[in-house]
Order: sequence, then C-alpha cells, then structure tokens
Amino acid sequence: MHWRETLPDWYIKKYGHQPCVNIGTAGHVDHGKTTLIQALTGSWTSVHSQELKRGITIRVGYSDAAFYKCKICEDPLGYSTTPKCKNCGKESELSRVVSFVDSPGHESLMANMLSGSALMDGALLLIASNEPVPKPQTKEHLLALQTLGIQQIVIVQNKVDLISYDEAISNQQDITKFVKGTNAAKAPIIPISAQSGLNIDALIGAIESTIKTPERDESKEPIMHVLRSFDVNKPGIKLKNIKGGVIGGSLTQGTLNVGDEIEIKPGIMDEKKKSYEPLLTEITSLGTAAGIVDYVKPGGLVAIGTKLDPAMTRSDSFIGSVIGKPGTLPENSTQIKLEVNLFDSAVGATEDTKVLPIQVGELLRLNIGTAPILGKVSKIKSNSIEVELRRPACIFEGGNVAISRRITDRWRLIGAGILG
Ligand SMILES: Nc1nc2c(ncn2[C@@H]2O[C@H](COP(=O)(O)OP(=O)(O)OP(=O)(O)O)[C@@H](O)[C@H]2O)c(=O)[nH]1
Ligand SMILES: [Mg+2]
Ligand SMILES: [Mg+2]
Ligand SMILES: [Zn+2]
Repeated sequence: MHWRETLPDWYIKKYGHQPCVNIGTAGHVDHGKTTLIQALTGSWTSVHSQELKRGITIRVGYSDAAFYKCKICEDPLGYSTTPKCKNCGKESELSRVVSFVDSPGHESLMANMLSGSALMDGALLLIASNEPVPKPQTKEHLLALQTLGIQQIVIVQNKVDLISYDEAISNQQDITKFVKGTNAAKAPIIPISAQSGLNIDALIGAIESTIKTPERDESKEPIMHVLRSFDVNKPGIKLKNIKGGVIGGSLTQGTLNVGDEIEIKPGIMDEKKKSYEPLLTEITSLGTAAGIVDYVKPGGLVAIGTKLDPAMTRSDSFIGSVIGKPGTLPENSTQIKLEVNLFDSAVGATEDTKVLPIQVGELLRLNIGTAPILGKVSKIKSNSIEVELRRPACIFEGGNVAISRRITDRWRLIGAGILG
C-alpha cells in the first residue's frame, strides 16, 4: 500500500499529500547511502546508465517514505515504514512522511552534493564501520552540512554485519572522537546494516526524535529551488501530444497551484541583449510523490509542468534556478557580497591542505542555493569579499553559500559565506 492511502486527516490538513521534511544523506563514496535509502523507501535512486555502470551515485537522487509508530510497543521497536507494526503485528499510526535527498559520495561530485544540501532540513551522515574513521568525504560532507547550516544530524554507523561486536564499539569511539567539536557532536550514532535491514527501527526512532519538521510559512509568496529539469516526451512523439518542459525542486515557503503564472530566474541567455532574461510561464500540472495534485506546498520534491519548450528544460538545464510569482523574486545579480568564514584546512583529499587567504582576482566556485556558479573575487575587506559571478543568480540576503577553490586538480570546500 502506498503511503498516500494511509494519510490521516490531521496530516493532510497540515501538509497536504506531501512529505513534510527533507532529509539528506552525506558520507564517503560507497558507505551505503543509496542502499539505506532503498531500505527505507523501497526504491533505488541511482537509476541512470552511468550510475548503474559505475556503481556510484552521480546525480542527487530522491525518494520518500512514511514512518509509522506502534501505539503499544516500546521505543524504538514500534517504528517502521509500514502501517502494520513489525514487532507485534497491530496497526500503527502515521508519524510523518519524509522525503530523502540522496547525495553522491564521490569526491568529484561535491558540487552535486552541495546543490542537494541546499534543500535539506536535516541529514544522515553515513559512516561505514569496516573502514578507518574518517574518510575524506566523511569529513568534507560534514563540513558541507555545517557550512549550509544543517544542524540536525543522525550518524549512521553502517555495515555492522561485516564486523564483530568489539570492532563496532571501537569504531563507535572513533566516530565520537571525530565529530567532537563539530555540528554532529551531539548527534546520536545508530549502528545498522542497510543491506540486511538490521536496526532500521532504531534509526527511524532516532530520526523522529532528532530531525524536527520545519515550520514553513504558506502565507508568504512561494519560492522554489530547482534541482532537476526534464523533457518528459519520448522520441518520435506526435506534435499534438507533446508536453511542455518539466521542472523539479522543493519549495521553502508558500504554495503553488495549477494555472499560476510563474517567473523563473535567472532565466535564459538572450543572445541579442547579451544578458540573462527571466522566463515567464504557466503551471499546467503539478506532481508530488503521491501523484498528480492541484497545489503544492513546501516538503519533498515536486515537479511542475509548464508551457515552456521541452527542449529548454532537457537534462537538468534549469538546476540552480529559482521559481516564484512574477515580480516577487529578488533581482538577478552578478555582483555579490559575502561575509566569509574560511576553514583552517581543506579536507576532501587524502591529505588535508591549509586554506590560504582568498586573493583578489582568484576564481572561486560558489554554491548559492542549488546553483553552483563560478565567480572572480573583485574586492576584499577583512572578512567581507565581493565576487563577480560568471552568470547571474537570484540572491536572497542572509543565505548560506558554500565556497570552493581549485586545489591541485579538484574543487575543494574551503569555507562558508553569508550573502550580504
Ligand atoms: N555488507 C554490507 N554492504 C553494504 C551495506 N550497505 C551498503 N553496502 C554495499 O556497499 C556498496 C555501496 O553501497 P551504496 O549504497 O551504493 O553506497 P553509496 O554511499 O550510495 O555510494 P555513492 O553514492 O557512490 O557515494 C554496495 O555494494 C552495497 O551493497 C551494509 O550494511 N552491509
Ligand atoms: Mg549512492
Ligand atoms: Mg557505490
Ligand atoms: Zn507493535
């Protein structure tokens, strides 16, 4: 049974037919993020041909699950992803519906991980218990979560089926040592085996008590951050059956309805004007994990059908865009100001490297919302820098920005910025 058939009235009234919280995965390549999401949601999110061939997650994946809690059984035995208690067999109550944002762990895919992180309310940091702690992306992803202000973290000590009890205890001590002084210092550490489904009830219990459902203001103007865009038409389709471009992302506030006029920023390059022009279109359909709907709210990934030429939205071309009602979004800008907080060292490689001060003229990669954008530093005044972006972005004052620099041959996270 799909969770949409089990939603009680109180839930629908508050959250609609949608998840109410976005939970991300973080952690080193192959530590079991996608396997865990499959254990929780029943679906494998890495379905693209390159991902299947190479066995790694490349694009940010997403999937959702409902968490239920038994009225009789003690914590955490009563937690499950089915409406029937796995422990006693009685009917359970819905706790909430959650949406998972599954990050790639490979070091070359930090930009994708950071785009996905822009939508996370909380995160699961996966650490394979059969390897030394920490691996490079265990560190780098934790820093990324910190940079983007993600405080609600559950540490998942995965693959305990491969180690002994004593090894598990000593690995857990290593993890505690590693997270000391970070934003995961107080995070619960839950030993599991994602592959064999071991201790998943305890993990759900920890998620339910650690990662809170955010309060969102639906009376505000809608803001949606774009993570995906597609052309949903099969090759050779008849002209009259062609569907407009589809854009996927998550709302942070407000609601969107079928028939609404929307504006997409920064929009597309106008070759004549030599500048980016915002796009105006209309919502022709809306989809959530529960199917086709009339309106969408914050919570989970939603898909918007538009009247745009589907060739325009092909292969994630709109990633990083922001959608709102016409005239309500901040202006496009290429000049931005950041209050910067640099790390002591960049951690993504086998060896940590000292982070040297930012220089005027240097090229940085900034992750602004779901958009990775290159920019050149034009001015520095103590902790504040000005950057000239290569393409415009829709800038929300006070927003968190992840700052990366090219070190040897890779972009490495070197610090956090706040948009001024
Ligand atoms: N023994 C054991 N193997 C596991 C467990 N969880 C995951 N694996 C295996 O570890 C490998 C990597 O798992 P994935 O889920 O693809 O790891 P990932 O973290 O999503 O990898 P990336 O997305 O590429 O970073 C696969 O072969 C899984 O079958 C576990 O609990 N026990
Ligand atoms: Mg994966
Ligand atoms: Mg893998
Ligand atoms: Zn029970």
